[in-house]
Amino acid sequence: MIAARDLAVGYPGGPVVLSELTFTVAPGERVGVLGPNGGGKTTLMRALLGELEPRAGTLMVEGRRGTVPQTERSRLDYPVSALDVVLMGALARGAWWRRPGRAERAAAHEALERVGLADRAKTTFGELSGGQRQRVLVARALLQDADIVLFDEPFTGLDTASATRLMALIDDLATEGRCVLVSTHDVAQARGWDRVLRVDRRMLDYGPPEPVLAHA
Ligand SMILES: Nc1ncnc2c1ncn2[C@@H]1O[C@H](COP(=O)(O)OP(=O)(O)OP(=O)(O)O)[C@@H](O)[C@H]1O
Repeated sequence: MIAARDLAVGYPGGPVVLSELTFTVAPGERVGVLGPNGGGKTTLMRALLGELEPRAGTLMVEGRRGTVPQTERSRLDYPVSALDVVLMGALARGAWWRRPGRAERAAAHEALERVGLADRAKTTFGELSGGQRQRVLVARALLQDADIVLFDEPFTGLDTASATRLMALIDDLATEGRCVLVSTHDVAQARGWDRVLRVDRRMLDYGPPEPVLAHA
């Protein structure tokens, strides 16, 4: 679903910030993107979303992409409900000017139920806890029917119960054949995925967790 070869990326007008990326991701794989602060994890996510053009090499991404960004950054101060945020997932599929129909609203409620937030549909997004906001954004990706789901440091600030719940959701997404990329700077966190992509301004390693983390 994803194939990068000798890929280098940077921001418009700036230098290359991440390079030497050569990796492939197959359907159903859970990939941990491991790197220090400033290592280029978010930059890689943005390249996969098509927001940044390759500076060198090639990147092929097949399928619909959905993103679960860092929740502080996506915090919304205007009164929009959890259901509204989930319904934004329908925009990716339909015409943006069309109001969501009954089927889409039903699907959005179903997605909220799947992430365990059926009773929070009307709650203002900004009033939810960090963990709940994460799950609303997972519901949004479900409504998008994303084939590739990108999580940017989703476990930051989550308590054990919320982290376990999110982990189970990520496993479900992979079991359904979606590929999931999860960025983290925590080595222990990376141990649980199928593959680990280690970056620090360039790709350092890619493969099953054991050998990659041994090198790290
Ligand atoms: N919008 C931007 N414009 C220009 N440079 C940027 C931009 N965003 C990030 N960078 C630069 O790209 C490099 C990698 O940053 P990136 O945010 O991808 O790292 P990260 O691994 O996600 O870090 P963190 O763990 O702190 O979130 C940094 O040197 C940063 O200054």
